[in-house]
Amino acid sequence: MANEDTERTGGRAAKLRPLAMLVPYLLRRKAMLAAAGVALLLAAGATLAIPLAVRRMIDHGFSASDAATIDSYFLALCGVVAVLAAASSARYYFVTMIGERVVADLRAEVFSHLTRLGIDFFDAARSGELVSRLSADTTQLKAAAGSNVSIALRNLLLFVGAIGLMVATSPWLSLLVVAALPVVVLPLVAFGRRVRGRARAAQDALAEATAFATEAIGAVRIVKAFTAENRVAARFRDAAELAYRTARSTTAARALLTGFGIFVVFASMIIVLWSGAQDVLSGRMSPGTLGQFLFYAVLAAGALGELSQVWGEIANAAGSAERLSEILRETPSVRAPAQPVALPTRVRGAIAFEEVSFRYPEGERGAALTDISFQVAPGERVAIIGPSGAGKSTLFNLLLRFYDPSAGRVTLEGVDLRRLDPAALRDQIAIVPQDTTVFAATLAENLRFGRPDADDAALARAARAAHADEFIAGLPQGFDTLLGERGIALSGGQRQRVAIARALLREAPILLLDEATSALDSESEVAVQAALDTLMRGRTTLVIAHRLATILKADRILVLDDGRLVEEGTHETLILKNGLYARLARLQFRADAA
Ligand SMILES: Nc1ncnc2c1ncn2[C@@H]1O[C@H](COP(=O)(O)OP(=O)(O)OP(=O)(O)O)[C@@H](O)[C@H]1O
Repeated sequence: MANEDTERTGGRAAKLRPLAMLVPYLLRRKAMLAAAGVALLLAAGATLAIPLAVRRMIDHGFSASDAATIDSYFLALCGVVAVLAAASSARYYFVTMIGERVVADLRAEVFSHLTRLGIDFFDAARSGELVSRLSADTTQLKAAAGSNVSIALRNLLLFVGAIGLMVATSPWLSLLVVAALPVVVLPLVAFGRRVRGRARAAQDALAEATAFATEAIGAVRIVKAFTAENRVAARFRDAAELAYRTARSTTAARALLTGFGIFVVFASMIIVLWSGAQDVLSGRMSPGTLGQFLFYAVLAAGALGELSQVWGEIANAAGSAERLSEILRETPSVRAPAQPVALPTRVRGAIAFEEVSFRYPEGERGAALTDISFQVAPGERVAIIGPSGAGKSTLFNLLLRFYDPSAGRVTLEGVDLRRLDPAALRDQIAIVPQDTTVFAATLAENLRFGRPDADDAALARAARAAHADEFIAGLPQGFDTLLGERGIALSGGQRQRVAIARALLREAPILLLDEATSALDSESEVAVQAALDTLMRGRTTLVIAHRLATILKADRILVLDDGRLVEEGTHETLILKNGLYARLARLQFRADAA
């Protein structure tokens, strides 16, 4: 509704307003812009000069007695055409390059902005949609910033110039043309609106389907395991079908309109030509003037036609610009303060939660944490246990400052995390997640993820300490073996040891460990446990524990239930207490203890 309103109140300019986001990018390329502008003006000027030369040729050239006059006219025409060709080629080059340049800058900037946004942004966004914005919307803009804007400008110049010169050539014939204009233009405009509305709906459906397809491809194992291929394919097919049906009806309408347009344009041309012919016959106009007028009329009509074609594209690009601006307008929810408190290069690792309550921004349920207070001394090893959804991972999220607490504060060395630069804070932390992400890169690159400057010796040390050296030696190219989607898939135990080596390499004083729940074979299990022991040594460690062995080695156990800290102590004291821990221990760790 709002959309229609802006259209009705002459909102064309308003609709294009999102394209203003391109201005700063364009202004960075002033030299290219100037070159494109000069080429554009030269090409338009040369095009408009051609009919003048044609008229002179008809009126004087053919009747001139000496061949030299004819030659000079033809020579001048050749000169004009040469300028036109050179200017058009320069225009094409500069305008296209501006488009490419702007889009390369924009893509890089949008992605780098995305990486700086808070976790809460990604909680709410769909990754498929973000990827589509990054590729499809920027491509759409490339066409707009480059060729389409140039086509529009060129045709606008040509249209205005040709109309002006038509009036100068023959006001009376121009009046006839102007009278015919509404008959041609009005149906086009009315129709264009309807087509755009429908095309937009189809595009949205397709974008939705693409996001869905991206998810389905990413989760292809789940799709197959649940034999959902047909359902997934059918959903995508429906969206594609909708896009097709929309395209069919708009194409049919467009085809009809093309016929209508051609008829009206040529009919009015014929009327103008007939009227002009009368004038020539009665001697009121020279044949050359009529020729010149017709030439301008054809130029003006052609320019109008092209303008109406690129209009849709430019409007689409405005939509893309709007979507990209939305991303660029997002501000990171977690930011460094203006004057962050400086941390020592290596903190001791004293952590405290002080009456912390937290609720996820996107959380449907109530608080994820309620009034949590505890302290961790430097070098202490603390196990966190509790039922699923108790808030264990949330503790890590707050400690990494992915979110800020809704109430209370989290401190490192007594300093509120909000007073630290988040990057400086995270530099002090190594994390071993439950399920490691292995990127499509070499093993060495994967290990260096947290410390790109680590040398080969450090890499080998970390691999050895993580008990990964043996399986690495068995890989076809050792550390240079390609992993991930395009390379070798690692087993669960191998992935865990890669995660541990990656964390070791980071040499951070604080370790956050989310113990894997999946069972490993006993050989891998022994290797992983030994690697973890090495990793935890000398570090302040918080571990979300699932194994009795890990819990027994902890200095202290925190028991969470429904976002509250319900028990705290060692294994023995908590068993004696016979509360939630004792119950969980009986249920969860029976197999371990056996
Ligand atoms: N990104 C999020 N957005 C909204 N709610 C969330 C988010 N992450 C977790 N929650 C909710 O917060 C609560 C605590 O979740 P958390 O992941 O901390 O539990 P957990 O103890 O680590 O569970 P598990 O052992 O199953 O991993 C849950 O109710 C969960 O649904």
